[in-house]
Amino acid sequence: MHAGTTAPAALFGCRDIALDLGGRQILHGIGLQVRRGEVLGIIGPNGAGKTSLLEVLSGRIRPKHGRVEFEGRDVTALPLYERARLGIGRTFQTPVVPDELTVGETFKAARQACKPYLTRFDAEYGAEVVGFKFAADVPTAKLDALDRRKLLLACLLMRRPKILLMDEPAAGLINSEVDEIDQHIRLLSKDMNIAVIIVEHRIELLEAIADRVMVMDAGATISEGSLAHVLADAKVHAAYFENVVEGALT
Ligand SMILES: Nc1ncnc2c1ncn2[C@@H]1O[C@H](COP(=O)(O)OP(=O)(O)OP(=O)(O)O)[C@@H](O)[C@H]1O
Repeated sequence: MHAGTTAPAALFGCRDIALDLGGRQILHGIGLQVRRGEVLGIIGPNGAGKTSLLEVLSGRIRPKHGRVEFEGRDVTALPLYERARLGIGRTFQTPVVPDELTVGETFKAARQACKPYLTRFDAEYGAEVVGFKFAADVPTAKLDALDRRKLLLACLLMRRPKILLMDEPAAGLINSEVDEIDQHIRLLSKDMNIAVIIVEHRIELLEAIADRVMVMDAGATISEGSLAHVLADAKVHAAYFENVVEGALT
């Protein structure tokens, strides 16, 4: 960076997030920030609170304490659908598409979930970005796991999100399919300048796409930095009990 220039402002982030679920404290003072086009990976052992954090960031759950900020604005009190309208998109670990619909009906439902309704051109745009090529009359029940993920991503992209919160986008996919997801995330972040927060267990995927990685354990952040930095961190090894197997932290 040249002298006198400042780092680009964060697009999205949270401060001091605390969350209780079922009478138990699940998140303890979590803070993070992402800039446009940046990919932040979140890893941590099972039950660390990664999905719960995405629920708070997307607006599905209100935290007990703390703030979620988007473009400098406090959005903590906004529900999921209002955050989606602002440009905060969320994908889920399991790609649930309505099996009784066709591809065309799914796109139509997604278009009509927006106000004002999005157009066919918006749907075509979303499909084009992720290379989703099925005809409108194909039943979604016929799609495999990768194409379901692509369909849901296309439905999100038609809203032109500025940030995507992705929960294990490679879950249930084989290696060649993971490579395709990797390419899509690169395109979305580096070419389209969309910020991405991705919860992911597969180290090889994070190695390919993450600019920074944050490690959670027992509801707190225990390490942060480059992937190499966090993998060398003794606190991270202790959290996983040295349980690093074949490129996947479990
Ligand atoms: N609705 C709920 N009520 C009570 N406890 C919950 C609820 N949802 C999650 N938890 C608990 O919160 C903790 C964090 O769960 P969470 O799913 O966020 O972790 P995670 O890091 O995403 O785990 P995984 O890698 O297994 O998906 C766990 O101990 C879980 O049992």
